[in-house]
Amino acid sequence: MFDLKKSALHKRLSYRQAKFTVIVALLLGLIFSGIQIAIDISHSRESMDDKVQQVIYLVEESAVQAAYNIDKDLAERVVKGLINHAYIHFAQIRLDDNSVLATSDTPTYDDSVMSQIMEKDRRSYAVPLVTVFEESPVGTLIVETDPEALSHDIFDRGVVILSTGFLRNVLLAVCLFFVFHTLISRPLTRLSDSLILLKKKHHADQQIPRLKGHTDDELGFLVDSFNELWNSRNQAEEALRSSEQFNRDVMNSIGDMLIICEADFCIYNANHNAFQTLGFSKEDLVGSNMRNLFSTAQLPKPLAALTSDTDLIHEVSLEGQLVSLKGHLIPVEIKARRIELNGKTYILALSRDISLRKEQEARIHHLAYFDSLTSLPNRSHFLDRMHQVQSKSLQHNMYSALLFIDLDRFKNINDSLGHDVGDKLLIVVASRLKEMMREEDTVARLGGDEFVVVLPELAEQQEPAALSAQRITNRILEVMAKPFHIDQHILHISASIGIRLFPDDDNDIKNIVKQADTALYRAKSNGKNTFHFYRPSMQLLADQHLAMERALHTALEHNEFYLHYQPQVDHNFSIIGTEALIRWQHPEQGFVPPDQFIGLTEETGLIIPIGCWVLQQACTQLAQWQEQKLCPPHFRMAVNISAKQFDHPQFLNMLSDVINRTGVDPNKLELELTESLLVKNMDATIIRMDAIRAMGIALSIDDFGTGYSSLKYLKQMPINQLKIDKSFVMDLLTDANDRAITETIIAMASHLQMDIIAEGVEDAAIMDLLVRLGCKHFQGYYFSRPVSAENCSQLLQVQKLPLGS
Ligand SMILES: Nc1nc2c(ncn2[C@@H]2O[C@H](COP(=O)(O)O[C@H]3[C@@H](O)[C@H](n4cnc5c(=O)[nH]c(N)nc54)O[C@@H]3COP(=O)(O)O)[C@@H](O)[C@H]2O)c(=O)[nH]1
Repeated sequence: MFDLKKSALHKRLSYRQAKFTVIVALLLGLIFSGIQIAIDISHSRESMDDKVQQVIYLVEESAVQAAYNIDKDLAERVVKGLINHAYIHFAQIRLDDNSVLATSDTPTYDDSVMSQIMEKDRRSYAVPLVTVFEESPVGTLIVETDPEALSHDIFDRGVVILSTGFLRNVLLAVCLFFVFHTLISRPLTRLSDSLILLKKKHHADQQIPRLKGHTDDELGFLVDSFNELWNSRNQAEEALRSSEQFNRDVMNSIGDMLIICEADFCIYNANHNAFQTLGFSKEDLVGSNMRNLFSTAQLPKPLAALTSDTDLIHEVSLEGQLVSLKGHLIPVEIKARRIELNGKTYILALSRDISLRKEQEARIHHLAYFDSLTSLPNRSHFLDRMHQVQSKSLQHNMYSALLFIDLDRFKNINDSLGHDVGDKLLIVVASRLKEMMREEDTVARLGGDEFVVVLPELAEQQEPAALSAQRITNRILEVMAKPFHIDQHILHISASIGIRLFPDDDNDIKNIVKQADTALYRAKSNGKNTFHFYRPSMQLLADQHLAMERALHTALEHNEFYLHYQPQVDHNFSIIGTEALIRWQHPEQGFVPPDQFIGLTEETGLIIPIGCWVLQQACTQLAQWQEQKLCPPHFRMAVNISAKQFDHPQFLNMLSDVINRTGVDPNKLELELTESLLVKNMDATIIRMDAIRAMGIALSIDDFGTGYSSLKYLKQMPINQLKIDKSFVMDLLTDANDRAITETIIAMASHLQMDIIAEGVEDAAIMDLLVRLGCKHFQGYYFSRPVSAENCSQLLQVQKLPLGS
């Protein structure tokens, strides 16, 4: 800041004023002195002429006498007398014959500038000397003036004029400096000090004191004017402050959150309520972007449109969710408007916390759409859901199912143990049902002990959809048959279920529900703890399924299973292994392909004993071939292991038990696992796989390409071989996608240093192409169908399949 006291002398106003005055005075002094000297020169010239004339007049008489009398002495005295005069440097008296009577002079050569200037003032006077007796002159007096004398005079006077002028100006400057300093600079310094003090203290009541001796002059006027200005400024500031405070009070008294943003939604200010509700401090909130307050971390479109669509939208209303500092979601109703202020765009967003309203709405919605006892969807909700599922099923050409469930003996429990126990039982039933269903399924309570389950989009075909519905129904029956512990009671109930698949020819929701209820009635009358399909064809299928399930339970005991072996070959048709494949000879139905019963054995858990039997059987056969020396050096027996088997806690024990009991070389055993088995619970799967590999058993991934063929899991797993699924192989020649997938799988296997085998090779052209793509091992009808153990032994004896020879 500028400090008057410390400022250099040459910067001070008084000094600058004095300096200016002196310069001007000097210049003016010079000009006026010059004029004065010029006038002086002119006057001196005139007076020199007069004076010379007077002197000549005084000596003229004597000069006449000297010339008349030819008096040399007198003449000498006259001329000497003349040159004594300051202005005359030459005097001469000549006689009428022009002879010189007397001459006298002084040296005139002077190089001074002044002399040169005055040279033109050199004058010569020739005065005829005339007597009273004669008319003609007796001689001539010649006088020449000396301008140097004049120049000295003028110079001397000029010096005096200039030096006195200079001295006067210096004195004037000093005086002016003091005068200006006293009258202007010093009071101004005091004024400035007062201003600085005022600025520092900034007391509204304080004023600049009047300057002593300057109350009535311009400085006094300046102080008064300043004080007036200061007062009005303070009043304006005070008014502004109280207006701002008023605005703040108004902002803070607003019960909603007010957030003011700039055009880019950078928060400019907010009210107390906004800070309090959101939990942010002013420092955190102001300057941050409003988008960060939304749960989506994005501005809702209508809000963003306020600044992007400036011509059309000035005001918007919307609902959204803000996130507090603690991460709580606050449902809000936002009214925002764009305003222009001082050429800038601002957004005023008033957000009202509508948590309470939303809760009430949710409560009302819950009351309207949910059962108050079990919190399951109620009848209205269920009917809504049915409409949705039906329209989607029609759209996607899929079958869905409605299960109508009624608890058996519920009335007895209610009547004997009271409604309280009955209600508690219903709550547990609801939670058991809910727990076992998928996210997309709907479990609802229609009232009393009536529950419904909607199973959307089960399958494209009616039969698989019916089988899925039946599978889920069986699970529900199982779960309902488990005892319920309510208070001190252990309750045994069961359920009856009516099943209606939809959509079909009658798509009226009311009718579908009625028909599911009819099916339920049938199930009840069939003896409870059972289910019934509304359509007889579906019921027939379910009955067959049930019959198969029952038959499977006894198939193992009755030795109805046997194994077939399908050879696996290399590109020379040499046998490198076989795959053991189960076959079922049903006493009444005859041969049942594994596709039709393996799924059921997995659902019912029968796969555990059946899978164990397959492994035992395959290993016994392998041991026999080993003993008969029919196995080529790298021969392997592949056995299919389902996910349920692999996950069974006793699987590893069972595996080593079988190997020990049969005495097979574990290096000649290969387990085929399905791809889907690998992705669930990867860590546990890898541990189990490592244990199997540690026994020397090889692992092959069956049906590869149909599941989640991700490099990520393959890299981590100890897998020996990938088996390309036959669905890709069979259409390899005609389907570009299948070819691309096959190529990728072969490349992936080679990258991971795994063997690759293609199954489903049905002709030479496919094999040729596979060989060209880099596949080395093959399985398929082109080489051999699955054959009995006896036939396979014969093939092993020749080691090569007849086809290749
Ligand atoms: N968990 C167990 N699963 C088993 C067991 N035995 C069989 N299965 C699985 O059942 C599915 C059907 O098997 P299957 O009817 O035996 O069919 C196999 C072959 O016959 C058939 N295949 C072989 N080559 C060809 C061919 O060139 N064309 C053609 N259309 N089919 C052919 O492929 C089946 C072998 O498949 P994969 O096991 O994937 O190698 C089947 O999924 C079996 O896995 C068992 O004991 N346990």
